[in-house]
Amino acid sequence: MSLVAGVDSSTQSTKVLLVESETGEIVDSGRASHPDGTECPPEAWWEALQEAGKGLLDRAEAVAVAGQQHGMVALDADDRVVRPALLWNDTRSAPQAERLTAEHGGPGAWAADTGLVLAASFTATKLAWLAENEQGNAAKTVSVMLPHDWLTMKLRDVTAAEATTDRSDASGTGYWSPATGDYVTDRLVQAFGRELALPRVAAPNEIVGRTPWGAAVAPGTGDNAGAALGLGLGPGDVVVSLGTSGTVFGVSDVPAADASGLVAGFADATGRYLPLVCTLNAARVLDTFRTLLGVEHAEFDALAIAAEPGAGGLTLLPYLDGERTPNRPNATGVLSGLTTGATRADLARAAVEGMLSAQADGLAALAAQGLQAKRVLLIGGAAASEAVRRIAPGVFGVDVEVPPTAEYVALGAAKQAAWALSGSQNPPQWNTGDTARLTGTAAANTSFRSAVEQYATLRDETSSWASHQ
Ligand SMILES: Nc1ncnc2c1ncn2[C@@H]1O[C@H](COP(=O)(O)OP(=O)(O)O)[C@@H](O)[C@H]1O
Ligand SMILES: O=C(CO)[C@@H](O)[C@H](O)COP(=O)(O)O
Repeated sequence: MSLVAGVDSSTQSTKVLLVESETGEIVDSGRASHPDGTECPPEAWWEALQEAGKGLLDRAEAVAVAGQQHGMVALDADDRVVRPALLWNDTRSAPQAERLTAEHGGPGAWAADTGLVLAASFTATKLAWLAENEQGNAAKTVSVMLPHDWLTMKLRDVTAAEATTDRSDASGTGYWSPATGDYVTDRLVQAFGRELALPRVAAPNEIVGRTPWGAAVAPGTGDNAGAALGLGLGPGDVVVSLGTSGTVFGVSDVPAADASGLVAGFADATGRYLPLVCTLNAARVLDTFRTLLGVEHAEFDALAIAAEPGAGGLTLLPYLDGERTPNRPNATGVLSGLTTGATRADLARAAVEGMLSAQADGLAALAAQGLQAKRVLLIGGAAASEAVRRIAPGVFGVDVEVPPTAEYVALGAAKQAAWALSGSQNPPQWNTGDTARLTGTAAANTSFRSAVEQYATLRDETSSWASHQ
């Protein structure tokens, strides 16, 4: 029996799974937290990986790292980190996103060249921010890579000159084209002012090197592509993942280039494509309201379930940390319809309905790009919430399936490691178990309509607010 390890270095924590490579059976697991904030010294991820992987990594014949996308890891000539990495949810580069879009061809041209319309999340805008705001650090920078690239380089104990990335994470930079499979150097130079050394884009099932203890290292991938691989998505499958980010995505045979910017045209981890909608606000919306109400997860869920659909007229626009889809980097949350009759249960319900309504917008945006969900798979930390499970089918207007609780990003990374080890043309087919089907009945849809309509009205009314530009 050979064992492989999959790592998910996500926003809030590192998770490691040790998996049997033939069957996908999870043998052991570990976890360690990351510091809070929208910038992070990469060394903190490395420490978390070592802590979470203790007693696991050294038992694996192959390992792969999936990571939070887009983060800017800038390195100097000695491969030292120049500054803490700016993460995907750091919105300080919003002015640079706007400027680069306006000065270099507009949204349609960026979408055609890179699959993306620039927003503050993407690496190119962070490089532009660095060049404009930290000239000393920018002058020292000779190479740039993404969180999973840097961790993969550390696992192999090699230099930046030998570093690798994969198609999926390269597709989140704003200077790589999913359509051609090449870096778009002009876009990098427009963002940073000069060229930088970039990691080589490895094939999906390549062995890119070895750890010092001899395990094969696969290229790794972006966390959402990792989840898609872990779940083994088929046609018509759309995932709603509720972690720090809310992501809505499916696998496609053709690249997306959405000039509206709602759908990011990413690549996946198998050689195909991963059209994806990402919100900055998901699980932490519930965390915030749970803390305000002074309750733990189970009590919060009970409150939200006890309230009627529509939360007694309370509506939450959940853009607490600014928003990326729609592109409102400076927005804040808006609670509307507050009266003296409002209850704690209404407040909990409004938080769940608002957070899920933002994901329903993502389902509509994907459908507009031709990816109509035949079934929705709910994963991520907040998919454990009973309230989310009960309310999601009504808000989404479709049946929702919940796969057995598991770390699907780390499982996808493990599957990639097993694939690289096997030398096969296709990834292994692992059975992830039966999904639980949550039904959105017609009756539920009728009673949920007011919540969905209230949300759409609030979203549209606030779009002209100066504070939401
Ligand atoms: N039972 C639950 N109900 C609601 N949210 C939960 C529950 N369990 C965990 N979470 C939330 O899930 C989030 C972590 O999810 P995860 O997918 O690991 O995030 P990330 O990938 O962004 O690090 C945290 O915000 C946590 O509070
Ligand atoms: O920016 C995106 C996708 O474009 C995010 O999905 C990040 O990849 C972070 O993921 P989580 O840590 O929230 O899972």
